[in-house]
Amino acid sequence: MLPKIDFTTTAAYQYLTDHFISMSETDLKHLFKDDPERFKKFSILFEDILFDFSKNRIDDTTLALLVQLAKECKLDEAIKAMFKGNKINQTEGREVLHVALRNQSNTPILVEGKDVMPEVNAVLAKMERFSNAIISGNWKGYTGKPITDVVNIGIGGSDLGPVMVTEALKAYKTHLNLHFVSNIDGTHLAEALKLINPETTLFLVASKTFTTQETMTNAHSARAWFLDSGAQVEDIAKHFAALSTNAKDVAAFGIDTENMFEFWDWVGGRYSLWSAIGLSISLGIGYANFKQLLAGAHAADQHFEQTAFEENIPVILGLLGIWYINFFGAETQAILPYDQYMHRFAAYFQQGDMESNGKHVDRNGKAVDYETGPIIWGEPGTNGQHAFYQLIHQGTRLIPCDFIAPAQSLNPLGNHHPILLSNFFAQTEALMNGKSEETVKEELKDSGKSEEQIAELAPFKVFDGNRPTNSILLKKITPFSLGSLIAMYEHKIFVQGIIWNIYSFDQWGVELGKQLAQKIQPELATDQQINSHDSSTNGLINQYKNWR
Ligand SMILES: O=P(O)(O)OC[C@H]1O[C@](O)(CO)[C@@H](O)[C@@H]1O
Repeated sequence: MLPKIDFTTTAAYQYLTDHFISMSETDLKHLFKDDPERFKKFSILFEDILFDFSKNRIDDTTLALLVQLAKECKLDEAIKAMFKGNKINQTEGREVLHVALRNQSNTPILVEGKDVMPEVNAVLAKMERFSNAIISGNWKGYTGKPITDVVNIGIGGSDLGPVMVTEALKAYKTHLNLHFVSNIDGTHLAEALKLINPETTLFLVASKTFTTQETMTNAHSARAWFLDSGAQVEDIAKHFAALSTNAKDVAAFGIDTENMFEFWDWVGGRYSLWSAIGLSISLGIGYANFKQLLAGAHAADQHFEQTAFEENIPVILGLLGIWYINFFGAETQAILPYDQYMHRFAAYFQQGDMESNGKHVDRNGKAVDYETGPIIWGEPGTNGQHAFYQLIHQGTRLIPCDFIAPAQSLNPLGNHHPILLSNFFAQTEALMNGKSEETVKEELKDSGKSEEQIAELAPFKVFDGNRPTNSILLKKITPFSLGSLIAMYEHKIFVQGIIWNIYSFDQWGVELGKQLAQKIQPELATDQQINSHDSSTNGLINQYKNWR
């Protein structure tokens, strides 16, 4: 059971409300001028990750009050409840134990009195054996050729994590070519099939439930394509594996349960890349690197579980979000990795964060009267700079941004990396300091503009600044450091969910659209005009029927 506290009724919330009035007037530039120790005070070094949160609109009092808020909301109790294996996903009656999947200390974690670690370790050992057999070429396809291509068929949490990680760690790639098919749009599978040879391809059907319409439709089409190419039903065993919790439906699909990699109900889909769902990662970067990813996440888990809130990176990340969302009224959070390999990082946490905390009913079953989960978005730097940074710098909205960059490039090409990083450093400085009217006018004068032109142009060139950012500087993107970073963002989501008094581990909001699609699907089977919906939906369906 999780505590059920309305955070807006806490003493800390009331203090923060008063404190916000003075802080909303305070300029970050001045906070830095007034306190030479600010960077030292508001930054944390964890392993090879430097988390600098000094460019936020906070002072000592803000941090102390936010920590008090976390304490009043009993965050410590909630963290213990998760790590202990309590059923904190109450609306689904499940434990939340992705931390067990990467529990490299191997300390027992009990689910209903039974230690889950032996099962976790057994699946990991099976993944290791399988990965080694495929990568080494010992595993042969039905015509005796080694596997060259792996197609992961899954969606949501059974796709986004493996895609993001295998892209982020592409520099550690094995010889296997990875393909990911998620969308029900036939184009996705059709394009993947153009690139592969059935004799040398392994399909991973990745689905926790093994009932998801998109995944099962894609998997059946892939199976039909495989059999159409001349393979026999008995050859499926060499070319299809399943990553699932549902052994019965895996067998019914025709996949040998020997080729099934199991995980459990206590692994949420969007937290499952650490489980058997990570098999494509293990194949794509090798099992030893996959293990490093788990080790990095475990180190972050220990940091989260054991560190005082004032020094706890996920806790501070979460509290800063609360500060901006519930006091400053920020609606979105940008995640901006200055690393091309991390180009799917923001997309991954769109599901991670928005499916977890996009909730409007609290743990008492009552509608909340405060904002919850932010809209997560972002693209890699410097592409974003040439697209949407205009709005971050000079728009009317406050957009807290996380800037992420590795100090060492995995492709040290000429002077590319120093240029990239100079942009990384410059952006947070620019967002904080802005550019005053006075400076703008001086610059215009120096460029030879007339007094009239200066007066006309100046307002457009002023930057207010005072825009908050976090900087996360990693020594290098390694499986270990990436594992830590992902786990920290996962725990940040947890922290916010606890404070907002919502359930972060269910996702009822995705059901309604699925149900309606099931109803509409048979209506599309005939050419008959439809009038069972509202006039808009009827009109769209009927026009579709006219045009198809
Ligand atoms: O792994 P499954 O069961 O196919 O589910 C895929 C995805 O569908 C959802 O249940 C809802 O879209 C996600 O939470 C999940 O990651």
